[in-house]
Amino acid sequence: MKDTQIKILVVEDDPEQRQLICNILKASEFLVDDADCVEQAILKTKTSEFDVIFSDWKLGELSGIELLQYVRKHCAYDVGFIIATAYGTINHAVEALQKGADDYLPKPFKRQELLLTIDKALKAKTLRGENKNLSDQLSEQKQLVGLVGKTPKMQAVYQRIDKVSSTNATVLILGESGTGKELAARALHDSSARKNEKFIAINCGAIAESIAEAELFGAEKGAYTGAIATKIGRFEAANNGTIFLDEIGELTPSLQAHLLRFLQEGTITRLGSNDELKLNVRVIAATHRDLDKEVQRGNFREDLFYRLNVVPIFMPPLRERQQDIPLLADHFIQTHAKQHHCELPKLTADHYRQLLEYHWPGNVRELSNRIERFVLLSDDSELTASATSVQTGPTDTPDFTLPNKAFSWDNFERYCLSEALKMHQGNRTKAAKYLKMSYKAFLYRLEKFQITTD
Ligand SMILES: Nc1ncnc2c1ncn2[C@@H]1O[C@H](COP(=O)(O)OP(=O)(O)OP(=O)(O)O)[C@@H](O)[C@H]1O
Repeated sequence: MKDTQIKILVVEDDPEQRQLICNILKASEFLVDDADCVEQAILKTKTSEFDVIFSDWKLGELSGIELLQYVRKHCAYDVGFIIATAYGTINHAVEALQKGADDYLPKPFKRQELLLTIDKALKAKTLRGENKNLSDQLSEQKQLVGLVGKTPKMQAVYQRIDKVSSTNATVLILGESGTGKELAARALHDSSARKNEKFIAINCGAIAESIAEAELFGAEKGAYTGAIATKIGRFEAANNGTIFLDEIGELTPSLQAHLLRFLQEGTITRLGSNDELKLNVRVIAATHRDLDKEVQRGNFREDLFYRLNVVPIFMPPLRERQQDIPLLADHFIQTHAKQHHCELPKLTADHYRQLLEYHWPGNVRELSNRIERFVLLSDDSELTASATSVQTGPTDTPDFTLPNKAFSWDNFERYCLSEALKMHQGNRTKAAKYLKMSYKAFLYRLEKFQITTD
C-alpha cells in the first residue's frame, strides 16, 4: 500500500472499458471509484474528495467537458483532470486543455500511458497548490505594510503600489480625507529599494508661508533674519529616500515653481545660495482635492500637475468598499485594545450590521476613531447609535461654512466643547446633550483636551 493513497474517479459509460481502467489503477495501488455518467460523477465529487478525475469525452447526452467545467467552477477542492478523447479528435483535446484539463489521452491507450498521464495530472495539481500558497503568502505580506482591505478596489491599489515600488516614478495619491493616502505612501516607500532610507512626510497646508521655502529647500546662514546657522531643508534631509507631500493642492505658486524645478532637474537651491544641489529623492504627493479642477481654476500649475501625475493611485472611499468594513473594524479593535491595554470588546452581529449601514464620510480615519472610543468607553453609542444619528440627515448639521484657509480640527473641537459648556453654565450633562453626544463621550473629550469646568 502507498503511504497516503491517491484517490481517482473514473468516469466512463462503457462498463467494460470502465472495469478495465479501474483494474489497471487498482493494480497500481490507487484508491478507485467510478461513475457511468456526468450526473453521478458530480454527486460523487460532492461526497468524496478525489485527487484526479479521469473522464471519457463522450458520456451519453453530455460530455466530459461539462464535467470538467462543473468541477473547475464549483468543486470545493482542487482536482487533477484528464479527458480521454477518441483517436483523431485533436480539436477535443485542445478544447479540454483550454477549459482547464491537466492532460488528455487519445484512445486506445496502453497501461503505461494511462499511468503516465495520471502522474502528470497529480504533478499539475501539486504545482497549483504551491502557487496558491505562494500568492496567499504574498497577499498576507501586502497586509503587513499596514493597509487592511481585500476588496477588488484595494487589490487594485496593492497592484499599483507593487508595480511602481521598483521604479523611481513620481506618484500622485488621490482620494478623500481619511482614505489612507499617507499609509499608502508609506507602504510604497516600504516596498521600494529606498525602504531603509528616510521617509519624510510634510503637510503642505500646515507650514506657514513665511518659512515654507526654507523648511522645504533649506537656507544658508543669514539668508533671513533669525537664520543663525545653515538650515537643511526637508528635501535634502530625505536624500536617497522618499518625500511625501500631503495636501499638495495647498502649495503656494512660488513653492510650486521650486517643486517643478526639482522634478525636472533633480536639483534644489537653498535660500540665500546660488549653488545647485543635486538630490536623489522620490516624490509622492497626495491630495483630497480635484487637482484637475484646481488647474482649470488657475490655482495649480498645469505643468506641475502633469509632472506629478505620472502614476496616479486612487484610494477608494470606505463606502465604496463596504466588504472591508468588518475586516477593518476587527483590525482596529485589536490595535486600539493593545494600544490602551484594554480588554478586547466583542462586536456583535448587530454592531457589524450598523457599521455596514453607515456611509462613513470620514472614511477609515472615522472608523478607527469610533472604534477607539468604543474600546475606551465600552459604550455602544460611540460605535453605532451616534454613527446612525449622524446619518439622520443634513438638517441636523449646523449652518456654517468652512473657512478657505486650513484650520486645526483639534482647536475647533476644543472650541466647540468649551462654547457648549459656557452656553450651559458649565453643566456637562446639558452640554453633552446639546452636542448630541453621550455623557461618557463628552467626558472623554473634555479629558482629551484637558478642559476643566471649574
Ligand atoms: N486600509 C487601511 N488599513 C488600515 N488602516 C488604515 C487604512 N486606511 C487608513 N487607515 C488609517 O486611517 C487613518 C487615516 O489614514 P491616512 O492618514 O493615511 O489618510 P489620508 O487619506 O492621508 O487622510 P488626509 O487626507 O486627511 O491626510 C490612519 O490612522 C490610518 O492608519
